[in-house]
Amino acid sequence: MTDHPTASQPVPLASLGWSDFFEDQREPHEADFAPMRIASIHRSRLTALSEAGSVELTLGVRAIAGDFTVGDWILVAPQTQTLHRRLGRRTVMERRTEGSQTLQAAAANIDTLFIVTSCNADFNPARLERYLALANQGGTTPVLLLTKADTTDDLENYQSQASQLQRGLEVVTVNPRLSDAANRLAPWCGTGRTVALVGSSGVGKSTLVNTLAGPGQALAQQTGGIREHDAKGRHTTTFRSLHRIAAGGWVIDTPGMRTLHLGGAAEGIETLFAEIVELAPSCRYRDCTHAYEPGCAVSVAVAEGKIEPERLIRWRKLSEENRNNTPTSVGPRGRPRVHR
Ligand SMILES: Nc1nc2c(ncn2[C@@H]2O[C@H](COP(=O)(O)OP(=O)(O)OP(=O)(O)O)[C@@H](O)[C@H]2O)c(=O)[nH]1
Ligand SMILES: [Zn+2]
Repeated sequence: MTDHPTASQPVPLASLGWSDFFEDQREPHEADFAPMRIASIHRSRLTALSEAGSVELTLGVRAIAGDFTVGDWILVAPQTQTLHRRLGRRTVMERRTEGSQTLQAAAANIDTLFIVTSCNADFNPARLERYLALANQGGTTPVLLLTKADTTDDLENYQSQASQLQRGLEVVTVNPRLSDAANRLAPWCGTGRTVALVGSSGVGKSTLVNTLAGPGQALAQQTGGIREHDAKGRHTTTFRSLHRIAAGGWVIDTPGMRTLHLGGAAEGIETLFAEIVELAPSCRYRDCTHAYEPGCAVSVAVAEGKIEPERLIRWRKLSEENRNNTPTSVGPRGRPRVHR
């Protein structure tokens, strides 16, 4: 198996991403259980990384595969090597499955979401905003990566459009084919840090994963991947797993995140459109939709050229979609929905 080239070597928990956030969740009687991090899941079989190296586990009969995802921390009984329980997530990337209101965890405990787009027709503000809302909602810091800068004469325009997508958003121009990409992304890839990549097909994600892994670490992208057909009938890699990267961190490739349906992401959308949300209290009506109402502070900002009209339209569309796909304000057990 070439899936996890370095995973069989012992690694300190901290370098796997373990922190006080997880340590604090351990009950006294769980002191003997070994913390492990899920590296891959295939149906009921999972691979986990522990201090002792890589371990193959089977989900018990009572465990539901959907409760676990790549990046999760679990406690494992030392003698029997059986899964005891999953620890609460620090961050989670959740997407809605098509035609349903249920949210599905695609990856957990990610520090940074690299949103990858190319400097060509792939650059689509509305889609990038969806990814941003998703990152914000899950507690993950988004960083926008611009690829294929070598194929455009208009790099500055892409860079400026990208940095306007969200206040304070870091935008990094990288060529995934050059080893320099790893240096540029090093601030987010150090020991114990976890990143994930999202973006359309062909923007350079696989190339970037291989570059981050470093020389001699050709990853499972081609070898271990399961090839499936996507909606457009193309072959895509759907293998999702945690890979060690040269800078000491971990990268999760999340192929399933290409088509993205939002739900339950109101706060993430508020962070994304902060400049609109902040003006709302100055509107005359408390429930102003910023569409036609008199005394609307947002409309004034648009008229003054401070907010692009398209941006306001995208805010409205995304907010509406999210509302339609958010079942109620109450979670499954009658508790308010909180993100763990
Ligand atoms: N010129 C140029 N080519 C690039 C750049 N980034 C990626 N490519 C090329 O674009 C092609 C697609 O890259 P991939 O890494 O396969 O893209 P992907 O996002 O993983 O695509 P899927 O596996 O379909 O999701 C490859 O031939 C890369 O070498 C770049 O910055 N400049
Ligand atoms: Zn208004």
